[in-house]
Amino acid sequence: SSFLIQVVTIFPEYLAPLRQSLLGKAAERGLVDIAVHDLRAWTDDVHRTVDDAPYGGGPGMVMRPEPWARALEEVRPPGTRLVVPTPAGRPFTQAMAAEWAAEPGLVFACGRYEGIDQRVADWAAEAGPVSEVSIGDYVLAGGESAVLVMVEAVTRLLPGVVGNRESVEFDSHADGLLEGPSYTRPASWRGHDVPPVLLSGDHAAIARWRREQSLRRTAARRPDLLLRLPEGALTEAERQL
Ligand SMILES: COC(=O)COc1cccc(COC(=O)c2cn[nH]c2)c1
Repeated sequence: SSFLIQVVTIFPEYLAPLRQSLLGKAAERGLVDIAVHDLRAWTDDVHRTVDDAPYGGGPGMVMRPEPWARALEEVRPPGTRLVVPTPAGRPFTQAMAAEWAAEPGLVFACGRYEGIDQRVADWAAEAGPVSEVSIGDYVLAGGESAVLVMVEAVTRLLPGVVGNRESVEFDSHADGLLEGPSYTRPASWRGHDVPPVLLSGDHAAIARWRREQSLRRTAARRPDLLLRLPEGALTEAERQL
């Protein structure tokens, strides 16, 4: 059965890329279904108003709760996870992507302005899991770009979507470390040579070298990931690197 992705947004055309490339093929093969809904379809005033001034004052506007509740009541199958991209969310991780890929589908709510009335997430939690997640420490104008990112991260983990299953298993972050450098032909290129071990055919040495490259890169670029590794993840020798 296909993984059902639904997105509610005031900019439905922004989600058009979801039908291209990887996602397009997966959609054609019935592995994933994508439906994009315009939040304004659930407004009831002539101006199709989706926002209003914030209680307590302050700059900008807040998205009104009622249109969101009507939209979600109609499109969200009971128990389906509601994902709300927000700068104030828990960090989105590969682990989350893997967990979500094992569920029947997802509904994404794209916030704009200063955000969605908080009671929508609180109310939605009564009908299933709600995940307020951040894709990074920066502020976007709305959730749509974050949805493109998360949909790509999740759908590539769906069985059958990425031809070479191995490439998914060996993703960066799959073992909690960053992937090391990759090379292809030519062996010598503009004065830069491929590390000789990779041409040696010694697969044990190659695996050792790759692991060491991963560790060194992770220590240099993302020391925070090293702190998060489970107990036995690193040998004593690796800890010394
Ligand atoms: C309850 O949640 C909300 O109200 C969400 O509201 C908003 C408001 C403005 C922008 C966004 C989009 O998310 C990000 O900017 C974001 C996500 N990750 N890193 C940056 C969402």
